[in-house]
Amino acid sequence: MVKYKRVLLKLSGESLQGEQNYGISTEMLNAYAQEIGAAVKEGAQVAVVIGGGNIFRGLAGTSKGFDRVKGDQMGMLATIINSLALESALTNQGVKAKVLTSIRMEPIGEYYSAHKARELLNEGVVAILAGGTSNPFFTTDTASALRGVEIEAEVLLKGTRVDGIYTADPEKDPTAVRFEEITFHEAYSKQLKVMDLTAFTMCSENNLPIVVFDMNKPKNLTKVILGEKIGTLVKN
Ligand SMILES: Nc1ncnc2c1ncn2[C@@H]1O[C@H](COP(=O)(O)OP(=O)(O)OP(=O)(O)O)[C@@H](O)[C@H]1O
Ligand SMILES: O=c1ccn([C@@H]2O[C@H](COP(=O)(O)O)[C@@H](O)[C@H]2O)c(=O)[nH]1
Repeated sequence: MVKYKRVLLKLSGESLQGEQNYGISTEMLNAYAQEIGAAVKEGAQVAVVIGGGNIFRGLAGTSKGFDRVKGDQMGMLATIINSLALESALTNQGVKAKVLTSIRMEPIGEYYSAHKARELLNEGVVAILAGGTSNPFFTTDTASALRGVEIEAEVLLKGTRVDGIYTADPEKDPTAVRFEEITFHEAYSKQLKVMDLTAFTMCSENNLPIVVFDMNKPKNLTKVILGEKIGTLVKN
C-alpha cells in the first residue's frame, strides 16, 4: 500500500550525466527509468520534472555573453531534450510515458495542461512535464513546485545525489549534519541551498510537503513512496 498515491518527482539534470562531464549517460537514464517503473508497479501515479544542468543553464550562458532570456530559453529546451530521453527509456522498459511541454512544439510533445497531466496520471501513464515553467528567470525546482500544486500531487519528491538536507552543502562541508525533518520556515530562514527559495515558498503556501532523497540509491524512490523514512521531509 503506497503512502503517496500521486507524486511529482523532480530529477536533477546534472545527475543524468553520470560520470560524464556533459550530456546523458544511458546507464543513469535507464536506472532512473527502472526506478520510476518500479514505483508505478506499486500503484503510484508519477509525474516527472527533469532539470537541464547536464546540457545548459541560463546563468552559465550569461558569463559567456548570452542574453539571460535567450540563455534561459536554451536551458528550458535542454529540459525538453532530457524529458524526451526519459520518455524513450521508459517506453523501452514497457512503462507508459508521455511528454507534455510547457512551450508549444507539437509533435515533439503535447502542449501541457494540468487537466491533461491529471488524465494521464489517472490512466497510469508517467507524465513528463518538460520545459520548466516556460518563463525565464525560473528553475526546474520552481517548475516542480508549480506543477506539483497544479496536478494535486501529495508530495514533491526531490531525487538528487545527496541523501537529504544538511546544515550546509554536504558536498562542500564534511561536518554538515543531516535533518530528518525540517519546516519550510527553517529551510527558508537558514537559506539551505538544496532548492531555490521560490520553490520552497510555493510549496509552503500550498501545503505541498517535499522529501529530498538520494535518487542514485536503488529502490529509494519506491521506499519513499511506500512511506519509509528516507531523506529529509520538509513541511509546514
Ligand atoms: N543544505 C544543503 N543540503 C543538501 N544539499 C545541498 C545543500 N546546499 C546545497 N546542496 C546541494 O544541492 C544539490 C542538489 O541540487 P539538484 O539535485 O537540484 O542538482 P542540480 O545539479 O542543481 O540539478 P539540475 O540539473 O536539475 O539543476 C546537491 O548536489 C547538494 O550538493
Ligand atoms: O522555468 C524555468 C526552468 C528552467 N529554466 C532554465 O533552464 C535551465 C535548466 O534548469 P535547471 O533547473 O537549472 O536544471 C535553468 O538554469 C534556466 O536557465 C528557466 O529559465 N525557466
